[in-house]
Amino acid sequence: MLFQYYPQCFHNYCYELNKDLNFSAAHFIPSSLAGKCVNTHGHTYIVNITIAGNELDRSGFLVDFKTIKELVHGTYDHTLLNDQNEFNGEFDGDPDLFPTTEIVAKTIYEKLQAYLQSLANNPTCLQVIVRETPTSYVVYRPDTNR
Ligand SMILES: Nc1nc2c(c(=O)[nH]1)N=C([C@H](O)[C@H](O)COP(=O)(O)OP(=O)(O)OP(=O)(O)O)CN2
Ligand SMILES: [Zn+2]
Repeated sequence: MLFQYYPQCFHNYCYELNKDLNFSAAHFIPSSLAGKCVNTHGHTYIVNITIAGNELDRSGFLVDFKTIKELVHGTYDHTLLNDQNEFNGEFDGDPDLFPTTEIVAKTIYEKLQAYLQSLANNPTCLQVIVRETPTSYVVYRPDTNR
């Protein structure tokens, strides 16, 4: 896959899994400060997900790569992100609901982490990287200081 740059997460888990995936989606930023991004336009989002843990499941998986893809690509591919509940911010409303690269990365993290917490082998998501354009990407890591 293009654009393989992976900032490392330092941790003490035995296993670290990385999944690359992409999805095509449209969005607009509903803010008077967003310049041309206020207009609907599209991207091929390129995503890298890092998951870690100490125990494997009965398949010998930390988590099934296919499930990770289904949760992200299956939700967002060929959609208008602003139509999703998690991004349906009002114009100049709550910026935490705008489909910026930052909020897309955080939302993917939250979606994956909710799924991982349902698994008996207890994997955890350490990092989500979302690349929106060839020159722009965001790394999201959960705040472990809280
Ligand atoms: N911090 C953020 N800044 C911007 C975001 C964002 O999500 N977070 N989004 C946009 C636009 O949606 C746009 O799609 C991407 O902008 P940009 O990287 O500026 O795109 P260009 O191709 O024009 O950038 P070049 O530097 O010319 O390659 C804007 N800002
Ligand atoms: Zn954009």
